[in-house]
Formats: sequence, structure tokens, C-alpha cells
Amino acid sequence: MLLDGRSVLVTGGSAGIGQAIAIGAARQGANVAINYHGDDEGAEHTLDQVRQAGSKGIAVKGDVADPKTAEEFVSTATKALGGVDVFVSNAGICPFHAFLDMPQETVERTVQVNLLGAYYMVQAGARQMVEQGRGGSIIAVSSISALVGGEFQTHYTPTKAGVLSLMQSTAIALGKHQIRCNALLPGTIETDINRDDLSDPEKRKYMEARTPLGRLGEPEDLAGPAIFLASDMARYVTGAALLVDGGMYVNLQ
Ligand SMILES: NC(=O)C1=CN([C@@H]2O[C@H](COP(=O)(O)OP(=O)(O)OC[C@H]3O[C@@H](n4cnc5c(N)ncnc54)[C@H](O)[C@@H]3O)[C@@H](O)[C@H]2O)C=CC1
Ligand SMILES: C[C@H](O)[C@@H]1OC(=O)[C@H](O)[C@@H]1O
Repeated sequence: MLLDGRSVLVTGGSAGIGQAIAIGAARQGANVAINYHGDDEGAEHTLDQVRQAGSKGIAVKGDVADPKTAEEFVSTATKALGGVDVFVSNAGICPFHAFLDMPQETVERTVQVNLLGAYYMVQAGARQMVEQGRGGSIIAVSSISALVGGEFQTHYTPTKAGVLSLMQSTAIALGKHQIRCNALLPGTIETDINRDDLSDPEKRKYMEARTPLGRLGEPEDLAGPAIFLASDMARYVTGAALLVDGGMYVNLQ
């Protein structure tokens, strides 16, 4: 299996894309630690599936916006699983809102969770990998929104561009430690984050029509690309951005 015996840490692993990556990694032989915020039931489901795959699984609850959460997550996971080989920074929020009356607290919270949260988490994971001295793979879940805008995402898209940029800079900073850093850029994937937005039939139809593969994404569509980047199959891939969007980005006309 591609991740036999590796320790894989995933932030935001109780739902959606993070849950699919955590379970997918376990099915490739990895032991898995997830961070999550709020959703105990979702976290339990992830752990059930990880254990059913025959792997060890632990969950550590905490808000990624707080830098202490990152230290606690990495140290708890390291003790339980014996180290960190793969770190997936995935946790994120996207409270859709118009630009002109965007509340200050919505902007600040989105930046704190999506960008600063990713920064603290990636830094904590990288410090542990450097201490171990056996390299590693860091994957951050950015977005198609790092490349294109959204009318109701003016607070969100800059955070996703920032996460992509974080992977480019950390790829340089960590290459000498044989730690690879790459970004995944999902298109529109049906999860809790966009349930309300996609409940508008017109919006949904538009998103589907923009996608050459003819359907919106599902969380499991991200598992394969994440496992590839995590595994030795991607041993010479660092600083890269992998779009996983069914072709939505290139579809102008
Ligand atoms: N669903 C989509 O269409 C796309 C999603 N993304 C990105 O994928 C990532 C995952 O999103 P989804 O799976 O769609 O969302 P989701 O809402 O299904 O899952 C979000 C996960 O993040 C966790 N989380 C949220 N805030 C947190 C916080 N403050 N601290 C710790 N954990 C927190 C939740 O507990 C949950 O496990 C996000 O970074 C999002 O920006 C990127 C492109 C498209
Ligand atoms: C939440 C959005 O539906 C989703 O998130 C993104 O990053 C993309 O903009 C997707 O459409």
C-alpha cells in the first residue's frame, strides 16, 4: 500500500474533504490523527472508518485559529503515532457574504482560520518533521479560488491564494530537509461548506454546466490526489499546485 505505516495528520478531519483524505490514507495503510472543531459525531465517524481499515486513529479537538492548537495536535499525534510523516492542512470556512457590507468579524475570522490557522499548523508539523530528520510531505488544501474570484467570497479567496503561496515558500524553506510542500486546489466539491449556496438550483446548474466532467465534485475525489502527493510516487514533486476541479477552471467557452 502507498502509505504503509506512515503517520498522517489531517486538520478539519471530521467532515468533507478532510474526512475523505483521512479515511483514504488509512485505506493505504497509514495511521491517522485528525484535528477538528465542534463536530464530535463527524470525528467519531472518521475514526470508525480509519479503525475499520485496520489503522490507528486519534482525534484532537481544537480551533486552528489558536496557535496553541497546532502545538497540542502535533505533540499528541506524535506521542500516539510515533511521529509525523504527512501533514494535511485542510480545515477551513467560507461564510458567503456580499463585499460592501461584509462584517469585520467575518473577514477576520476567515483569515484567522484559513490562513493563519494553516500557517501555525504547517509550521508545527514541519518542526516535528525536521526534528525527526526523515523528511516528509506537507499538503495544504487551497482552492480553485486561489486563481479566480467570487462575488460573495472576497474575504475567502485571498486566504486560499495565501495558502497556495505558503506552500510555494515552505517548499523552498523545507527542501533542504527533504520535506515536500504542495497545494491541492479543489473546484466545487459538495460538502457542508457550500450546502446553502448550492441549494439555489440556478447556482447549482451553473456550477455543473461549467464543469467539463459534467458533475460537481465529491470529497472522495480529493483522496487520490492527496495520497499521491503524500506518497513516494510524488518524491520529486514540491512547490506544485494540483487542480482537482473536473476541468472547471479551464472552461471559458
Ligand atoms: N467544498 C469545496 O467546494 C471546496 C473546499 N475547499 C477547501 O477545503 C477545505 C475543507 O472544506 P470542506 O471539506 O468543503 O468543508 P467542511 O465544512 O465539510 O469541513 C470543514 C472541516 O474543517 C473543520 N474546521 C472548520 N473550522 C475549523 C477550525 N476553526 N478549527 C479546526 N477545524 C475547523 C471542521 O470541523 C470540518 O472538519 C477548506 O479549507 C475549504 O476552503 C477548497 C475548494 C473547494
Ligand atoms: C465553498 C465554495 O463552494 C467552494 O469553495 C471554494 O474554494 C470554491 O470556491 C468552491 O466553489
